[in-house]
Amino acid sequence: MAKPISIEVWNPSGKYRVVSTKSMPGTRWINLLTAQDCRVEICTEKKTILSVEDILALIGDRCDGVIGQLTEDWGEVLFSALKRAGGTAFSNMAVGYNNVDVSAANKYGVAVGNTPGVLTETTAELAAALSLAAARRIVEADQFMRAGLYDGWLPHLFVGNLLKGQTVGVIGAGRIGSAYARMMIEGFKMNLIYYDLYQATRLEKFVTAYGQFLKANGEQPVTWKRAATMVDVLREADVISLHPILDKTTYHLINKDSLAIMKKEAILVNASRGPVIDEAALVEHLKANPMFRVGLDVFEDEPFMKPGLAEQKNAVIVPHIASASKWTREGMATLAALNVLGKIKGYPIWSDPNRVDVFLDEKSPPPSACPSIVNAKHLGLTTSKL
Ligand SMILES: NC(=O)c1ccc[n+]([C@@H]2O[C@H](COP(=O)([O-])OP(=O)(O)OC[C@H]3O[C@@H](n4cnc5c(N)ncnc54)[C@H](O)[C@@H]3O)[C@@H](O)[C@H]2O)c1
Ligand SMILES: O=C(O)[C@H](O)CO
Repeated sequence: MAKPISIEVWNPSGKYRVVSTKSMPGTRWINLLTAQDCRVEICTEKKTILSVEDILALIGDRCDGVIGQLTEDWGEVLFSALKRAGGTAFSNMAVGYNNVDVSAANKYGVAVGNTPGVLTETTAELAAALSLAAARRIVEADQFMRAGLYDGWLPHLFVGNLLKGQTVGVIGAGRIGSAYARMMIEGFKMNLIYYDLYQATRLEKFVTAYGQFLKANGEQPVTWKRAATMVDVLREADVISLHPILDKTTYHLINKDSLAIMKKEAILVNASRGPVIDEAALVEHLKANPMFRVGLDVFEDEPFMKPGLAEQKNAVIVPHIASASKWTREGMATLAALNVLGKIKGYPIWSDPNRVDVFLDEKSPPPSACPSIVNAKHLGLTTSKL
């Protein structure tokens, strides 16, 4: 018999059983669920990544909805179990949902929620931080200081790259890619080249207006270019940041061949998903090109790194923390809970997942709607008129 899973229960007499596979920041998400007659069960197991078997045990015989995490494998097995338990709602506490087999969810009529918008600026800020850390060799220099190696200023000590006037390349100029681009352009007066399947019109307008502002003030205007192919970005940019979704088209988008096209002293940042880069090829490239630098928040086989990566001084590496600000993580928990609650209650789907601020205002009750359900159309769910 499977070992029982430890849980913490809120509002035991609640009519609807909602399970969260992890404890999540803040209490607003719990309060919103319990106020609407939900019994909330939070998994308190110590292990970081729950297996499918663990989650099956959590779902049990009766479960209305589950809030899950990007580390979990949500496919046929879990969605069929959720359906058998009477469940109709699942939400990732993440905007990315490459860990979810949406067609399996569709097959069992389960709504799949995600948490867009609330993490856009936070994630872009971390990508900007990685860009700066890599450009100015901050981690290497920090380690040098702590090792007691600093014995006086030297003209060649930790010389890095100046960003001003250089070109920032963004691959995937959606919410986060565009926010990152704005930070780098406005903050460091970089020129932009981007590649996306769609035109980033608002971003283009912003760069045009900012360029005009700089010109009017006697400064060199910034420029933008939408690349026809990703190769143009790889060839022209000094700093390249990856922000696409992970799917078949973006798996190993950066590989041995694409790395070879990039400038020898370029900086590559990834705060999207690990498999967008062929990490083994990246390790070889870092070894062969000591002036090439990377800033990585995500890894191909998380939580592991490919052999050799940890030894590379030209890599700045952090453990998937791009959305880790208190406000953002509490907001992600709120959006995930409201996705599940809304589906259970039969609320409509919020009309614009890019405008979710109204759900995050702690001073007023959230709208009676699901903030973001990615398979709403497939399930024929009604959209809110608000
Ligand atoms: N590291 C983290 O903690 C963290 C935090 C938030 C999001 N993310 C990742 O970032 C991703 C993007 O989030 P978002 O909110 O900006 O999503 P988004 O949907 O607004 O942006 C994704 C963009 O990628 C583009 N795209 C898709 N396929 C492409 C391709 N083949 N080539 C180029 N562009 C392509 C899309 O057109 C879109 O503009 C998420 O899916 C998630 O995986 C990571
Ligand atoms: O997709 C996401 O939301 C991140 O990876 C975690 O914030």
